[in-house]
Amino acid sequence: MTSKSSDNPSGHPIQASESSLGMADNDPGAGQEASFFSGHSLGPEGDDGTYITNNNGTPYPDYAHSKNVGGVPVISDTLLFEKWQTFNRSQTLGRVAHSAGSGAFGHFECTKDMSSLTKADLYNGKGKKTPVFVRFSAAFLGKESPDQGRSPRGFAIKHDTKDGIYDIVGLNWPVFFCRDPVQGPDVFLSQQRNPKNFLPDYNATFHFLANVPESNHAAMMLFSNHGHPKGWRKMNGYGCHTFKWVNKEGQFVYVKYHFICDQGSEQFTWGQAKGKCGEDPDFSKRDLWEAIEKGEPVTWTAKVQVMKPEQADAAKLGFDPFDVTKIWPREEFPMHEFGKLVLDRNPKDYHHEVEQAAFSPSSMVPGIEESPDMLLHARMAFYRDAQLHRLGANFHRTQVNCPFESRFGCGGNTHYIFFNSSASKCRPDIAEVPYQVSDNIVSRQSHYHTEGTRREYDQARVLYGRIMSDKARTDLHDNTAAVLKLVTDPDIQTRYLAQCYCVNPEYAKAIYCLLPEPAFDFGGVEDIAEDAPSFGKERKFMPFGENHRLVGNPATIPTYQM
Ligand code: HEM
Repeated sequence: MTSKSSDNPSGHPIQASESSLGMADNDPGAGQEASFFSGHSLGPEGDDGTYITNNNGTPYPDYAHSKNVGGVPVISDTLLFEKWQTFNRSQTLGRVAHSAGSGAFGHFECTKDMSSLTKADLYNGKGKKTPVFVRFSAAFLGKESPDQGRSPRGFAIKHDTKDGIYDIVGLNWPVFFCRDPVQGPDVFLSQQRNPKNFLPDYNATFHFLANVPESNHAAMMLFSNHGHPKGWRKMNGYGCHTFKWVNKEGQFVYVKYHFICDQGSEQFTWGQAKGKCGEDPDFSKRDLWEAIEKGEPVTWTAKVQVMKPEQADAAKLGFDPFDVTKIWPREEFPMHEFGKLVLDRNPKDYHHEVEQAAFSPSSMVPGIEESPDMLLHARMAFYRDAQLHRLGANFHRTQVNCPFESRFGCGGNTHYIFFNSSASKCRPDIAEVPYQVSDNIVSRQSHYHTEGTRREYDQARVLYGRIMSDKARTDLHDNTAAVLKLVTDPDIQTRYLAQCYCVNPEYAKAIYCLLPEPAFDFGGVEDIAEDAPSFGKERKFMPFGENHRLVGNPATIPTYQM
């Protein structure tokens, strides 16, 4: 703590971006920084020197001697206690996923007015700039682990808009490993350390992939060189889920976000990535930090794919447009450029600005809403739960998370919302737009059109056969075999290869041939491949009827009283 105003560090970190954009007018954070004995206090009158204080601003008498009685420390030495307690608690709990990461500040510029599609203020008006904080991360590894290891990368953007915080919490590739929320934790648990011996558990990794057919699209990305991009700066970002953009008339379209890296998308080979893990375990973090310190441009071009609700028919498309394990083909749903994401300022304090940042898919603003995607709905609820545990109930008041324009609460009491007071009104223009889903039965029935069929693998098949180069395919085979050989259970190996076989028999065969002394014949893979689309699925919950698909049509009956 400092008691000298000239020494007081600046306030809200995102606000600095606003100032640079000429937009700042309101600092909710007031800039307190718990600096832990490094502050200064005004000295005796006329003395302009700086003095060490405790966190309370009280001058500190001595920094080398604890209060003691005959050499035994006493409980009344509050300075000693405070110093140790601050040290002991100086780290909050880490994220249980995506814990290794770093980030930077900047802005999002709308380069094309999108108001015909969405009323979201940040996308209304060409040239409009919105301050952002972006955090990049490695999903599966621990906070201190090398950031070049194989893992999906997080790409999370916090926009501080006029209508509150808007978070896009995405990845460096467009699909995820599961679509049903109940399997969400298993994705992470199967790729993190085994609590029994604290070692990576490859049996669990491949057991999951072998028994969740829809995971194989993302698995192919994981084992391709996109599993180790050349740092945060050289990767694209994707929103992954399907979202709704709603305009002022209450009409909506479905969208998918793409942030295309202007530095060029580049990846390490697995050999190079392993080398970096030893040589410079913080390569991705350092690369971003240094580029920004040098003033190099670090930018992404924002593009969006748009689907009209009447196009969102799984039976016609051949895939569910609300299934996060699937992409939308670009030929049918072209990309529309609409913005530029610019990073130009490094954080001043890693703990406060990066570690305590709390992103959530539920942080949406008027004009942007959820689609009928089960996993998105679950993420909207559970990220806040994780953060309440990790950061405590007041995490939204931390500077990096605090919205400038928050107007909740009443009479300055931000915990109490009095709904019938003239001091706190609700805006009439922001109720979510109603939409109709396929049926009104609550059950465990799957609504994924491709489930249990070979269509599950269509997109992975195209990726493998048409999009990947020969070199990318060879790297994929080598990378996969290098890990699959560590699996000790041949049944898991066989079932995983059966998944690959459904994508393309050559894919499975190439990996099989790279396994040293496999304990099974390739014929065993062929034998079970027929059933692979249903692995891990309980028959009674699988879709069978016309209604068993995700539908997100505009409502056909009046919903709100006008
Ligand atoms: C289905 C299962 C998923 C589970 C159980 C899960 C769980 C979590 C949890 C617990 C966190 C830490 C939250 C915090 O403490 O702040 C997290 C962070 C994150 N998740 Fe997920 N997640 C899932 C799916 C996804 C998907 C589909 C995406 C991308 C589309 C994603 C992207 C991210 C990112 C980027 C972060 C890091 C945000 C940051 O930088 O702070 N996750 N996830």
